[in-house]
Amino acid sequence: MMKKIALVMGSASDWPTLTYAAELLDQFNVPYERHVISAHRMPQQLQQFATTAATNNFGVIIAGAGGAAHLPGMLAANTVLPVIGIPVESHALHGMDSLLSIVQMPAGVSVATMAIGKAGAKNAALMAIQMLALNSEALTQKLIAFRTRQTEEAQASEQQLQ
Ligand SMILES: Nc1c(C(=O)O)ncn1[C@@H]1O[C@H](COP(=O)(O)O)[C@@H](O)[C@H]1O
Repeated sequence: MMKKIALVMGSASDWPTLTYAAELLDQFNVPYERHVISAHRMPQQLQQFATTAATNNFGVIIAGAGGAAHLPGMLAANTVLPVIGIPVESHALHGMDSLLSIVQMPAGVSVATMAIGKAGAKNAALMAIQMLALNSEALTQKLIAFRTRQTEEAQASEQQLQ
């Protein structure tokens, strides 16, 4: 059975960003669950979720949070599943706070940090799919088809300018 992906966000207000990850997971038909779990506001639930994620058949955790974004790091601290962090674009500091608080992990606990906002959310999903594709030829073929389509669309847009 294919492993699930966890889409975890610090607040429901992160959903407009995380939805771009969900769209791609839908497109690739990869199973996922959405959860609002905040390291700050729900510390016990966070620990419970992360420590049981592997036995609950999750393969990868995608975590999006804004501001003082401790969520991805705290999830990673409580599991050895790969954690991919999405810095959500905050109002006050435009996501620089989110980015720096996710990316600067101390050595020993790893979070794969994506770009701020929409592009980061899309690439988080693609990276998670690439991880699952290591054990799935069908998923590998879908990734190759996705890249081919993307190239064709870029070429078509180039031709429209001529
Ligand atoms: N960074 C975190 C954490 C955490 O890291 O545990 N929990 C919530 N948040 C973030 O706070 C921002 C504002 O949240 P509200 O809109 O709920 O006030 C969100 O971007 C969320 O990810």
